[in-house]
Amino acid sequence: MATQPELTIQGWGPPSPAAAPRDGDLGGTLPRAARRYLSGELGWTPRATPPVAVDEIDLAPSRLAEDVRARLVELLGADNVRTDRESRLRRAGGKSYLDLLRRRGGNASDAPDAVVLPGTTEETAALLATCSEQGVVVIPFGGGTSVVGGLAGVDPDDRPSIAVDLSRMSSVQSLDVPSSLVTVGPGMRGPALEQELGRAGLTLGHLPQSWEFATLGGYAATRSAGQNSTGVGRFDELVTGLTLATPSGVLELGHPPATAAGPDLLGLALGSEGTLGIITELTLRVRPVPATSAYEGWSFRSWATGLAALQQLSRHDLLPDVVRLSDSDETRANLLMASGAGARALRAGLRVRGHGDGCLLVLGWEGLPSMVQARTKAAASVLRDGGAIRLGRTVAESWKKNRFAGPYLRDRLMDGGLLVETLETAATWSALPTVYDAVRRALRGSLTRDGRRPLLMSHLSHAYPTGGSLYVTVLADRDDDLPLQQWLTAKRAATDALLAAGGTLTHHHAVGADHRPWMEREVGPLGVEVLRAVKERLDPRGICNPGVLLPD
Ligand SMILES: Cc1cc2nc3c(=O)[nH]c(=O)nc-3n(C[C@H](O)[C@H](O)[C@H](O)COP(=O)(O)OP(=O)(O)OC[C@H]3O[C@@H](n4cnc5c(N)ncnc54)[C@H](O)[C@@H]3O)c2cc1C
Repeated sequence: MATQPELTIQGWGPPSPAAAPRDGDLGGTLPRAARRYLSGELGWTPRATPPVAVDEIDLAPSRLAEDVRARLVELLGADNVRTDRESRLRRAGGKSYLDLLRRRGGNASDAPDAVVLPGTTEETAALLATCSEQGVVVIPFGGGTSVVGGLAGVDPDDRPSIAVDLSRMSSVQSLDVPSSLVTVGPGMRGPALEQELGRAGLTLGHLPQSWEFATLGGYAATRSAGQNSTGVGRFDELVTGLTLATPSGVLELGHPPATAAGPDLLGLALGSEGTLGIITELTLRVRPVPATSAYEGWSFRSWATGLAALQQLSRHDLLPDVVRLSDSDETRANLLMASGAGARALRAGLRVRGHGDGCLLVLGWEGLPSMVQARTKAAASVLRDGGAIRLGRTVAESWKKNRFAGPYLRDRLMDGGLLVETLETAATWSALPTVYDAVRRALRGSLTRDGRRPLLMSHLSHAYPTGGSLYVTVLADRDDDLPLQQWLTAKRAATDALLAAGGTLTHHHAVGADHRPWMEREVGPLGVEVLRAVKERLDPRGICNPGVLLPD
């Protein structure tokens, strides 16, 4: 079992003195160039809004009945049934802006009544059967990085709840090198798995921004996508089999390499967000560590020409492994907020070439040198035909180096009185421009007030032959009186707009509690009934994460 650091309670990163409540000294935490740019852009006055001290967070007493606790101790051992304050606070909700606002403001009303840590599939199955019998809600807890309220759903019957922490099931169980298959526990995280696979010259290659803390079971339960997923595939494409423990028994799903035995039941477990049971084991497709990689930056005069060029790449089967096209707002913000002579020279160079308001494209190729060379060359000619100029490696390598830094910066921005959140969708190539315009219009309409306006930075990542995903980062001056309502209103407007324009409810963040009001619009009333019928069979007393995925 790998030892993995816990996430800090009120933000991102491992607990450390640096992550302790700060005094809001923005001068020391946010680069001056960034502060100046954001103040001008947003009409924001930087101000210190530090989180309350962790020991001031309000936590209600545990509601778990003593006899139930004793049954759980009998099943799992005393060390693995915890009701102490720290254990419960660490498993309260996930890491969305709304989660962080609550925790920073001293609210832990979504904390579980207890935390339990099963060590095997058998223990998990027995735990689920006991909880079903006793009417205790069960919320599987992987890395706790959900950004859609996946861990913060409300039980309509207000029963006691336990977080089932999967960190004791975090080792590699077997590695089948000839078949490129690895079988792992659900609580394992990416870095630990990559380290073990690396010894055999293999990699999984799933790299979401939450990679340092999210777990493999969480990826499967939410159908995650990583930064390389255009090349290696979404996480659900990497799962070839899994074990799902449910209150009604254990399901073994998936048969690599392939089967035609009826509909694919594995697909029911992928994206089930803990509503059907707990994933206790996964078999994943791995690949050789790439012999070489090449990352490079390109610039387009406009978002539209960038999208058109990506569409061409996809048509000719030339999509690289990493694709990330930033719109002009994201490109400008990144260039202006980066300090240093290199960034200044790049900005000046782009202005001279008529790309002063252009869109940055980062591409990455990985694999055998001859293949990388051939693919890079063929893609370059398509990009040049589409009006792109090549910027070289530095800008792309810099993106790669900093690609896990965003969540740490978010904490600093929140300290300074900002609303910082992201949202994502996917659309076909033909619908993408409309979806992009609609989301921006809705967010601008909702977040502009009293001379203050939001900064909306978008990029397309995860390109497919048929379309791509759109990811929007939203910054705005926070409404200190009604911060939750400010974002909830904007999010509602943006979701209505993107669905009306043809976008999907989510591309990789999943449904959770936050998106469930729109779930019926995505799958239809009959679709919801089918999902409910499956849940009813596997979880007849509705104890498995009842506040997420399925609408009321
Ligand atoms: C800063 C940041 C960046 C992010 N970047 C990305 C990104 O690039 N790509 C991406 O896809 N997502 C991203 N996310 C979202 C999040 O990391 C993913 O949804 C991830 O898959 C969640 O994994 P986890 O282990 O943290 O799961 P948790 O947050 O613990 O749980 C998520 C949901 O899955 C359920 N669950 C967890 N484990 C199991 C299990 N073993 N069995 C059954 N159900 C389970 C939980 O009950 C919950 O409903 C990001 C989040 C943050 C905070």
